Amino acid sequence: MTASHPHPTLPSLSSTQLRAAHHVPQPGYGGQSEGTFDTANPPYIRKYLRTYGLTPPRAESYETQKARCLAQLALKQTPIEKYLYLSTIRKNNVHLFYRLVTDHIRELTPLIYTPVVGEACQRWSEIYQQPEGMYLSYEDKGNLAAVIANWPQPNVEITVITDGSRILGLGDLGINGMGIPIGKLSLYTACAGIRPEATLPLTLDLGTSNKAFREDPLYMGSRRDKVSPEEEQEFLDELMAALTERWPGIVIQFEDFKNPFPALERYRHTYTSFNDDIQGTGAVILGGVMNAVKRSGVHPKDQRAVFLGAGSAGVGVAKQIVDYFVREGLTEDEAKACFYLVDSRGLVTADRGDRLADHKIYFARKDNNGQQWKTLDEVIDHVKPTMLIGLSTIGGVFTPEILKKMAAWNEQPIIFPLSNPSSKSECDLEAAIVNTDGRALFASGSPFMPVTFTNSAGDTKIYYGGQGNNMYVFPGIGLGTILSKAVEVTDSMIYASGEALTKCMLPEEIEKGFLYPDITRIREVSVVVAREVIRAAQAAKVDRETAIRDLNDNDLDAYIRVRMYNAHSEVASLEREVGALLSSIGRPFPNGNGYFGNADASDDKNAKL
Ligand SMILES: NC(=O)C1=CN([C@@H]2O[C@H](COP(=O)(O)OP(=O)(O)OC[C@H]3O[C@@H](n4cnc5c(N)ncnc54)[C@H](O)[C@@H]3O)[C@@H](O)[C@H]2O)C=CC1
Ligand SMILES: CC(=O)C(=O)O
Ligand SMILES: [Mg+2]
Repeated sequence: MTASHPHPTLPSLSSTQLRAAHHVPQPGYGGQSEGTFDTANPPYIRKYLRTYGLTPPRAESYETQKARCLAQLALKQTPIEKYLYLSTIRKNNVHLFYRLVTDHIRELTPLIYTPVVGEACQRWSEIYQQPEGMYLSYEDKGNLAAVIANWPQPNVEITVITDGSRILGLGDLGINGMGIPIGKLSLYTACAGIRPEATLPLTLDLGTSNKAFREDPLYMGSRRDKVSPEEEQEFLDELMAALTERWPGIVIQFEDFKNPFPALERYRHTYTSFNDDIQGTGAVILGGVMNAVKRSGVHPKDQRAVFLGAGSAGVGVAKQIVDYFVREGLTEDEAKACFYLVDSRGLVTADRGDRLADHKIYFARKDNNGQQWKTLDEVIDHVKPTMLIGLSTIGGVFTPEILKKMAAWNEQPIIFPLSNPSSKSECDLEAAIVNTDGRALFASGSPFMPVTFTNSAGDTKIYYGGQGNNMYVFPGIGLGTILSKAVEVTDSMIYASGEALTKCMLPEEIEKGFLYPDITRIREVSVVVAREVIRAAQAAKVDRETAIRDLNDNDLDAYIRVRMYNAHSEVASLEREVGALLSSIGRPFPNGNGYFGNADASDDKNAKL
């Protein structure tokens, strides 16, 4: 007899495995196949999952799978081909994808995240192959809960939402921005062990100001111009309520909105939400700047920071560093006075003559005696900064001349070109090193290859740039928020996430001049970030997970680690679970002919087929 379903009285499997067992097609993202078609599954698992015969016969080791994938990846000619290949693995064999990404984080992150995700977004409607994530349109307003009900995964813990209106430094890409939520959530899983099926990439189709896309027959979003801010707010009000109703406790991350300040203020105390570009970037650069300031030997009171770019990221970062300077003993006014923000019209001053956006007012200078500085060159000659931060979307704007001046004024100038993707970086690592005689303390938003350089004293060294990218903190912020069940993400939790990075540095990393921990240690870093975020949530009394309040740090770290998804243990845990289940009904393994027939208990688990 061949049962068509697992016996109804079987002990229950996890929802993931039950879905796999029932072979439900999942039009969702990541974890869609949930290991169902993993070529590492031994025959008895395949029979249990009813996928026996649907994949090539041999049950492979991970090493074999990896060798094939890396060989195929190497054959792909362009970054986009590599991006698409990896997306297909994520879709068809999610655990294998995360095994590869965690093992090769340095090599694969640039392909699934910045810089390649930038090109993927620019060409999303052209290269589209498969559903991964959810799209909600303005036309769905009034019915968002019903559309959200279509998402097949029952236990979503975190979502990343974009409206596509400012994707990296590439402008308004409309629904093509979907690559960003998918990429960010892949890092949530790879770097912080949020289960793939607990993530929801969400892109809002609220129109686009991108005329070329609106006229492109292949563009897959609505053809309307971007809705008004008021219309967007009404839409978001409904969305936030609908998401939280379906998944109470869900953490909501806003990403790459053109003007995200109103939504952050509106929702931050009502929903468990944060803005990655303002807060995540603020925190990650806080960590790098703390390390850089320490290394420069220049006390915060003597720092002068010029920021090119006074948008979400620029203002978010500057505010975090003000907090740091205040903790170092400066008054808030003294700390604020260290910052010179420059936007497309020049130095932001209170009397510049244009109406300043609300978020710029805090940093508008009042000590300019009516004088205005229009260009970056003018501003830096006026300020003679110790620190030059780029969040402007203007590639190459930190010219060799500017870098040389920074080197002339400072023993160790802090140079952080943070715009993404690489083409928008205000300078690259090589320019920063060559033009400062190797003295720059450098971090960039997208990664650069190390540079070998011989300085004027004749010393040859390999220089490593730090990656000042919010990917170092948002995974840990999300994980800490989920595990503490925080009702809101407080400023103190954000600050703690950035400060945590300074606690993660190893002596050998400091010795090599790193400003951030080695990226290959990102999962360990995320444990520390999550722990500090949880501690801050507890101190702020916004946590609801009372059971972990009394744990010491070691026990809390262990608590975090054990809850992190680890792709490497998924196949083994599925084997254990199915094996135990079959043993419990006296059928250790299904027989060779079918699924749960008259199994011979002596069948070898790799039974002849
Ligand atoms: N490294 C990281 O982790 C992150 C990097 N970013 C990058 O930062 C950049 C900016 O992002 P947002 O602040 O969210 O964008 P935004 O649109 O809010 O701000 C851009 C700012 O740059 C200024 N700007 C534009 N053209 C300029 C010019 N020619 N000269 C001087 N200033 C100019 C604008 O006036 C505005 O103040 C993007 O490239 C983004 O990829 C953003 C978040 C995180
Ligand atoms: C890294 C990031 O969030 C951005 O460039 O927008
Ligand atoms: Mg962003």
